[in-house]
Amino acid sequence: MKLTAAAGSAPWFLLPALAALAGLLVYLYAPYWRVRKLPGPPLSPLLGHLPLLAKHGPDVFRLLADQYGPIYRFHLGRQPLVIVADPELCRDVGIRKFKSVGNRSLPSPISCSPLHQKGLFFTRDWRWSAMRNTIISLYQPSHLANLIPTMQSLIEAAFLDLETGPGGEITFSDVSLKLATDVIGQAAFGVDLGLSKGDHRRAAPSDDEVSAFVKLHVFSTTSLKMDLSGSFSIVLGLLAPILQEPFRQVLKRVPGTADWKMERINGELSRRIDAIVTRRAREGVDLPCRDFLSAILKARESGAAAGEELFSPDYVSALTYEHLLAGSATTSFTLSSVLYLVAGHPRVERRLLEEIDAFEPCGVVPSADDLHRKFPYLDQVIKEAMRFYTVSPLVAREASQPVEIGGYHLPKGTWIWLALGVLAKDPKNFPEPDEFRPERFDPAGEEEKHRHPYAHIPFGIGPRACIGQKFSLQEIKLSLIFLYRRYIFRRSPAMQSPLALEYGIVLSFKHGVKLQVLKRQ
Ligand code: HEM
Repeated sequence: MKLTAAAGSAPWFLLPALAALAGLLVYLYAPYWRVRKLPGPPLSPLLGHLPLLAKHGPDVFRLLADQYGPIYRFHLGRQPLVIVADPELCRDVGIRKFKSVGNRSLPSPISCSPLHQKGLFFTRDWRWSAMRNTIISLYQPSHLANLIPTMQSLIEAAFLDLETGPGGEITFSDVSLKLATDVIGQAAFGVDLGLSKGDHRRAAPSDDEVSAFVKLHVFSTTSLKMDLSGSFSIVLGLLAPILQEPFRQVLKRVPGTADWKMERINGELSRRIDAIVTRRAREGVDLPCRDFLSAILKARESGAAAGEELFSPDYVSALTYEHLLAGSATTSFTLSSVLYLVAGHPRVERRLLEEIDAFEPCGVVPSADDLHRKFPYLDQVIKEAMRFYTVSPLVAREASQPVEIGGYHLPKGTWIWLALGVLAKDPKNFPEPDEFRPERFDPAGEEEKHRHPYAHIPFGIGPRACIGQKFSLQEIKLSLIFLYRRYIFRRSPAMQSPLALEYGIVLSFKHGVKLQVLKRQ
């Protein structure tokens, strides 16, 4: 009798729980109803395909493209996300339909960091175009050519006497990160960080200050994970964006949590950058603008009200800091990949050395024109290394109005990510994609002639493409010419093969790139 009563009452007892579960599922999956017509892996409970992303990193998009084709949906928390893995569709998103897909999606790691949000990368609509139009002049060829002596002197300081450890080895990725940070420190802030070599060249600030600043920067950058290893509020934000901010507000007050740590570090970083910006604003701006910060401060002064509104102090700090963020890890990763790949391919190394040796004697620094015209094979090597290891494997955009891509109608608010890393390994455009073969970029070769013009886009595409492309290529070429005039490199036996990669906001080498350094006669 009792049993019957209990069994009879069970459904009533469970009803509210079932209703709550149904509500939760509807809340989580309703946004997907609008992109249901796209192919894609089956919807999966709660975390969606995030565990897959955590396990495979951006390779997961290659596996899924093989299965579902050039455009498919991916289940990232509550956010409808569409992956585009085809050059023609990338042209659609990046160029033809730019007006509808011109903004970036804001991944939840960034949405809790104003310092990262207010740079050019994540600003939107009119503010983005006004900012970009103002600062683009700094990336014109004439300005970049003026930076050659500065870049060259920092390169010399970093690479002239490469200090090696036991067995003549260095962790080159560390050395190149210091160099790239120094170059940006000088070009963006006009500050000599002096990380590459001793402190004799550094004017200000003190050793401890600089290394503390860079440690903060590295922590802040590497905490912006795209997988499940970020803070609790970040993971929650993927599931229920509405809850991310309230939870972050609570957790940032709880010592020991990742949110607490990030809040402190980002606050400290902002304070230090604000201090540099305030000092420079007080000093006044002289012409010609020697660095990025003076150019923005100048635009603020001359642009009267509009300039002041556009470049309020928080935006100036974010824009300046963004250079350090966008320009250091990417450039250093590319330099390290070239050295690593060339070290494993003696034929490529021979051809490269021949080209570099045929240029003027060792002491002659190449001009901007030399860099542009006299090193065609070096260009091919860099392109191929950037294809082989695509440092920015995903470009994140968002539909600001309904848009049709690849025959599918995507509603406003859909995230649309261009999978550059997938394009780079597509055998249709790059036969035998896992072979390192710089000649595939020879302009006279058949492969280059038949390739889709947007198959290789490591710097992105369209009006929103990387603003620092020429800046970083200039630094990379100067560095490689300097290095190969003096050294050759061999892979350290202590290094794993293939290299393990880590996926933060860009790719990095999990255990660094270790090389043996051999001096050339
Ligand atoms: C090898 C080096 C680099 C690579 C591979 C790289 C790659 C990229 C990519 C893929 C994007 C997104 C483009 C798109 O949405 O279509 C981007 C944007 C950007 N990059 Fe780079 N980048 C590099 C170096 C630099 C440097 C040195 C700087 C600064 C000095 C820089 C500053 C920026 C900025 C500010 C944006 C945002 C542009 C906008 O939204 O208007 N990057 N970069």
